[in-house]
This record gives sequence, structure tokens and C-alpha cells, in this order.
Amino acid sequence: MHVPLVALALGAVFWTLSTYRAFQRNRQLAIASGLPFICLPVDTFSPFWQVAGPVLVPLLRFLPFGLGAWADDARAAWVLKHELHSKYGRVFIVVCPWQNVVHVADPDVVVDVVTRRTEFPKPAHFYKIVEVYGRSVVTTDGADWVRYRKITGPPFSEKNNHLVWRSTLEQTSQFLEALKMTPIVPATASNRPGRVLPQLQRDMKTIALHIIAEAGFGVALPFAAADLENTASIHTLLRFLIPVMVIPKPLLRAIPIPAWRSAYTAYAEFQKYTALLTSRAKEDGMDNDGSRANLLHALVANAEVAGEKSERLSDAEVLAHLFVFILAGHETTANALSYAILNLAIHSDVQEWFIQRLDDELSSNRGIEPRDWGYDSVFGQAQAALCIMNETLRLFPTVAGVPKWTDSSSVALAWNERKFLVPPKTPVVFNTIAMHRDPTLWGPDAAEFKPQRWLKDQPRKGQFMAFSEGARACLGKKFAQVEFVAVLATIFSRFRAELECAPGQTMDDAKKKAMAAFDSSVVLATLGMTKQVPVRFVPR
Ligand code: HEM
Repeated sequence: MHVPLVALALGAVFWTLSTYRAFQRNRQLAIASGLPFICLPVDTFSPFWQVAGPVLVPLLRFLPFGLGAWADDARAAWVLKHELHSKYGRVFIVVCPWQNVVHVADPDVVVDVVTRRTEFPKPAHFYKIVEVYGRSVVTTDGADWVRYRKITGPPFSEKNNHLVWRSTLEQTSQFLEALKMTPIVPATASNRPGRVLPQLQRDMKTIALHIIAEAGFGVALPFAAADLENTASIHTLLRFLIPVMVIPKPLLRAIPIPAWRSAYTAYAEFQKYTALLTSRAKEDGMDNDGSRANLLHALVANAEVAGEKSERLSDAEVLAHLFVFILAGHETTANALSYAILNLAIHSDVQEWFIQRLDDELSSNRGIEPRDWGYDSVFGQAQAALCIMNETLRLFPTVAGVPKWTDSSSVALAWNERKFLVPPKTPVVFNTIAMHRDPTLWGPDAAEFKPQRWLKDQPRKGQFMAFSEGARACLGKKFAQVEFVAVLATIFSRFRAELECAPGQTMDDAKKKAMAAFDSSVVLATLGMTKQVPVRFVPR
């Protein structure tokens, strides 16, 4: 009768001993590396801690004899910001029983690591979860990645950027038309008359998704058609992304839970839909005027004309890439736009600076509707909006960290004129949030939103990592820049943004609420706010 209990007790003892041994081994490796280190009893990168950490940390503080003192160092990267690195240095190891992780917030070390790509490859196994439809440029390393990058790089061309530009101007113009359909809310003690947008983040996601749909797949969707048949599968897929990524497909299909069924249907529908688009793209072929400059057409055309078989993507690989383009390029830009617009609403002085600069930059397009603005004449001049984008991504890097690792051998690392040895199979993670807020790199105003800083000195290489650096830097950087500038320029050429004050609320109260929304940010796939903040758009 007691056998199960005894087995359980023995199992627990065995687990405790082996965990302790693993911890001691990892600690020895950290000592041998020569790098500073701290010890934590949890793996802060594990899914368990990502979910449970925010709940457990406040409780652990109550443990007697300082037993929970470590928990503050195990808070989420967004909550800690630069705190851990100012305590322990720009490079240190976090030792735990399950793995050691080197945390890096030093530009020189970042540059060193990204340039030694074979010694510090991308830990492709971290990205298995993203292989919903198979392997891709995002999820592979080594020879496979070289092949994928060679094929998927060229579609991100200037032709495609023109399409992103046109598509974004159209989407944002339609967004403004929808906004203008809402009633004008009269002036209050704190707000001027204007139109209130209750869910900024949702609308920015719709805009970004529709731009990827057009510039990525060639599917033009009206802004107001968020749930039309064509995008239904993409919307549902994104809504159920976590179960689709985590739960094996046969289970998702077989278990009669309605949400799982919907997730499976969306997964299968997206596959069917992209197969249809791919075969249409093959029939169309490429054109010369750029109207088929979307990523899918370019990928397919590449596949058709590439001489060598190894340079063609199979249909299954095309599908896998379309999916990761949505994943990598949708929320990243949408969240950056939401953070930027809220920051401009909070900092009215910065907003006035931006509007003045924007008006100057747009002077040759005065009287022209935004949807007709030229790419060269507006994007080519758009300095202020790019400063806002950089500053937003400095403080709110929507890709919050970039991992590399050491694979099967130890790798030497130079830092502060000393040599260290990073043990094998050790992740080396660039802590973008921490590095972007380091006052020793950015000055005493590092925590402040000051886009004008980008007009002065540019940061040194490796210091601004929003799009990563080196051979594996973001493929869609210019895509995102073009989109961001077009959205911001269209909106602020017609409106000013104000924080909406609830009855009885002052602007200071509304600012506190907006700051609380910033604080509510979490890193799921990307860094994003979990609270909505209403914004009032006041016609200019
Ligand atoms: C503000 C917007 C964006 C930000 C902040 C951003 C950031 C990043 C970062 C930091 C990486 C490196 C990740 C890593 O190595 O783990 C990356 C990679 C990548 N991004 Fe972006 N991205 C943005 C928009 C886009 C867009 C719009 C697309 C495509 C439409 C895109 C496609 C990709 C791809 C394909 C990679 C993988 C490149 C490779 O590994 O060779 N991104 N991005």
C-alpha cells in the first residue's frame, strides 16, 4: 500500500540530489569561465517561470531568513530593465540547475559575438516552436539558414518597399476615414474636441496585418474588413497562435475542445489559402512595373527562375516562410506604433517638435492627399518619424532580446581587456532592454523619451539592437521603417494625439494611466502592453 508513496519519496530525493549536482556542475563551469556570475534556483527563460514568476516573486519576498531574497533578481527582463546589469556588470552569467545563461549588455561584446557567427550560432532549437509549417530562415542555422537567407533576402527589395509604402498610406487613410465616422467628443477641462480611439493597439495590429497581407501575399484588404473571409484564417490563426504552436496537430484535431478545433481549422485553412495564393502567383509570374512586387511573387519567381534546384523553395517552404513573415513582421511593427503614438500623446512637447519637422519635410507635398504621397519625396525626407521609431524601439524594443549560443565547444570571449571562456551549450543572450536603457551608454536621460537625440550622435555599433546586427539582422528592417513612417506621417499630418481623460480625471492622472500601461508590458512573442489606453485624436 505504501509502495507508491515510497516510490514518490525516493523519486523526490533522487530529483533533489540530481538537481543539486547539476547546479554544482554549472556553478563550477561559471567559476572556470572567469565571468562574474549569480546563482538562481529557477531558469528565468523557462515557460514555467515566464508564467509563474510574476505571481511567485511577490510571495517569495515574504519567506523568512531572506530565503526568497534571490527572487528580485529573477523578475522579468522588462520589469528589471537595466537593474541587474547595473548591479552585476554588462556581462555576467546566471547559474541555475538547468542551464547557465550569459547575459550581455555590452556593445563591444555584442559586435564580437555577432561577427563570430560560426562560434556563436543562433540556438535554432529555441525556435522549433515557430516551425508551425516547417523550417525557415528564422528557425534554422548553418547551411540551411545560408540557403534560406540567399533566397528570402532579395524579395525584400526597393520594389517591395514601394508597395509597402503605397499599401500603408492606403490602410492608414482608411483607418482615418473610419475614425472620422466616429462622433466628435466635445472639449473638456483637459481635452480638446476630437475623436476617441478606445483600442489603439488593436487598430495598429489590423493595419500591420493588412500591410503584410498586401506587401507579403498580394492580398489587398480594406481596413474595415478585419474579419472578411480572406483574412479570417490569418486572424484566427493569430488568435490561437499559442495552442497552434504548442499542442501537437493530431491532438489539436482530435480533442473536442471548441477552441482547439477552431485553432486546428485556422491552421488548416491558412495552409489551403496560401497554397491557392502560391499557385496563383506562379501563374501570374513577375511583372516589370512593380505591381506584383509582393514577397510571395518574388519568392515564387525566384523558385521558377533559379537555375539550381538548391536555390528553389518548395511549396511547403514557401508556406513556412509566409507564416514566419507574418509572425516576425506583424506584431513587432504594430506594437512599436502603439508605443510611439502613446509616447507622443504623453509628451506633447515632443509631439509639437515632430509635427513641425513633419510639416517641413512634407512641404513639397502640401495639398496632396497622403495616399498619393511619393515614396522618394516623403519617405526619402522623413527624418523625424525615423527618430521617433528609433527612440520608441530603444525604450520599447519589441524584440526584447537576441539569443546566440556556444554549441559543442567552449568559446573565448574578450571583455574589458580580459579573456573569458564561455562553456559549451551555453546560451549568450543580448539583453536589448537593459542595454538600451544604460545611462553609461546613453547619458543620464537614458530613461526619457527624447527622439531628438537621434539627430545628434549616432550610437556606436552594437549599442542599438532593436533589429539585431550582423548577418542575422532583421530581414524586414526597411519594410518596418517604411511602414512606421507612412503610418505616423499620415496620422500626424491630419491629427494631434492626446491622452483621453475620463470625467474628473486630470491630464496628470491620464499620464499615470498611460505609464501603467507601459508597465503592464510583457514579452510573449514580442514586447507589448497588456492594457489598452484610449487616445483622442484632435483634428489639426
Ligand atoms: C519594428 C519591427 C521589427 C523589429 C523590431 C524586428 C526585429 C528583429 C530582430 C531583433 C531580429 C533578430 C532576431 C534573432 O536573431 O533572434 C529579426 C529577425 C527577422 N525579422 Fe524582424 N523585426 C521587425 C520587423 C520585421 C518585418 C516587418 C519583417 C518581415 C516582413 C521581419 C522579418 C524578419 C526575419 C525574416 C528575421 C530573421 C532573419 C534571419 O534570421 O536571418 N521583421 N527581426
